[in-house]
Amino acid sequence: MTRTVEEHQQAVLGLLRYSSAFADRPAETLPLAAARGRVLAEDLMAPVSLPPFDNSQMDGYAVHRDDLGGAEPLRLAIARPVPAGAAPAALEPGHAAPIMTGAMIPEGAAAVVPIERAVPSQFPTAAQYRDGTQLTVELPVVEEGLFIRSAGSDVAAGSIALEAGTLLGPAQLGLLAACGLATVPVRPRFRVLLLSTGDEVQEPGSTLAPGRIFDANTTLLTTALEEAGAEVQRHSVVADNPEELRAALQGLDGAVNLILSTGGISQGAYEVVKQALADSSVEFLSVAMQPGGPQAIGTINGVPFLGFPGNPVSALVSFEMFLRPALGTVTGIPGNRVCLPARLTEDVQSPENKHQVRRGLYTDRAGQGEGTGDVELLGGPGSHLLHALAGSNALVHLPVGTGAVEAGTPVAVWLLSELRGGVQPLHPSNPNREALT
Ligand SMILES: Nc1nc2c(c(=O)[nH]1)N[C@H]1C(S)=C(S)[C@@H](COP(=O)(O)OP(=O)(O)OC[C@H]3O[C@@H](n4cnc5c(N)ncnc54)[C@H](O)[C@@H]3O)O[C@H]1N2
Ligand code: MOO
Repeated sequence: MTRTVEEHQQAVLGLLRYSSAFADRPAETLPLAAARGRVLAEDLMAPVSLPPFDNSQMDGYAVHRDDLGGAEPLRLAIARPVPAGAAPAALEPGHAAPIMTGAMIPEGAAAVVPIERAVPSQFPTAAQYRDGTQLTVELPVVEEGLFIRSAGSDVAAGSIALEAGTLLGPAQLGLLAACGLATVPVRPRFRVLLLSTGDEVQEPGSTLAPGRIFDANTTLLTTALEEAGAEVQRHSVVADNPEELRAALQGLDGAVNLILSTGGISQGAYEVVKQALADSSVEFLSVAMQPGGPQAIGTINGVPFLGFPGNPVSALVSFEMFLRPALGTVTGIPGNRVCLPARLTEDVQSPENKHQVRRGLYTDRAGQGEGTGDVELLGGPGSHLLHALAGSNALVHLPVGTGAVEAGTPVAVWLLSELRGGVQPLHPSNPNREALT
């Protein structure tokens, strides 16, 4: 049986959506700092307003409402200063209170004049206050409300601070902390049991025996899954022994939301996954994609199961094409890569009947006045070329029907990382350019 990429994407999404006990698992409550990258389980109301009280946006003088309508300049008696954190006394008309950024606006005050606009433009010293003489200050007349951050102007108490389903990053967690919350209810992590298979596959850190290779897939997929927000239970490498694999899959119902294996699913004489699951509902099929053609999909005792091919590049491409987007839909953690057009730097030949996914280095030319970036292919199409994958920052899509493509042709690329090293050039039309330079 052969499927298109799109058909298998739908099948994987359907598998995670409908066969998984994930949606039924209860929310967890975590301390805020432990909740980065998690998804909010319920709407959260702001228990306090932000700001909680009217406060000053500037270091300056708080001026009484009755003094704002007069003629310039105002000559006002200096009242006791109001530091941030204090509960100030009411301000009398004819007085100006030195007030610091973030300090509570005294009752009666209706505007803040920044210290730079006052004469003198420095606050009185402690010694001047001790002197006992009445100090005065000259201020311009300003409009009511100037430099006052009113209570609730960011968020009002009782309104929704964050909606269920929000991905929690630094800004969202900072907001909850500002609201006085110490913990947050989050959706559970999607749990994956990961098994690499093959007699030849050996744990890294040991001495390599003849004919054997180190296990790349467990580390590659553990980190890919964790990056996508899943929780991974790593199994030790399973030998090409169907009994051993069946034993590893016993009694898992409910404990994991997905079983994911690599290797043992194609046409060889020792295909352990295929043999162990021969009498199950798991299907072994071919997707019109390269790499990642051989795929397995089904359930084992009601638990969703995916079998990826053993070649490491095939395993990662399978993850990116099928599992990452489906996980994103099911968990609410965005799973789609940024997709951009990019010009190929060389001629390429792709099998017309397959969606080829090459690996490459994308260079953004936008900062140099060009609209489209370039992509240089790294390594060939071979699915063992892990070193070339490790040097790549993009997957390059050559869909079914592509065939020969000339250098300079735009193709779709998925960025594997949105973070770039070095200094981000400012786009010439960036309105912040002036402010930043
Ligand atoms: N006669 C055919 N042979 C093959 C076909 C085919 O259609 N007909 N398909 C090829 C393709 S395409 C792929 S992809 C592989 C998939 O094979 P399996 O999923 O059965 O995987 P294995 O044979 O177990 O391993 C393939 C390859 O990957 C290496 N490997 C396996 N596990 C790991 C690991 N954990 N870390 C690093 N490398 C691993 C393994 O040693 C093999 O070299 O089948 C082709 N053959
Ligand atoms: O489909 Mo395999 O993944 O080409 O090497």
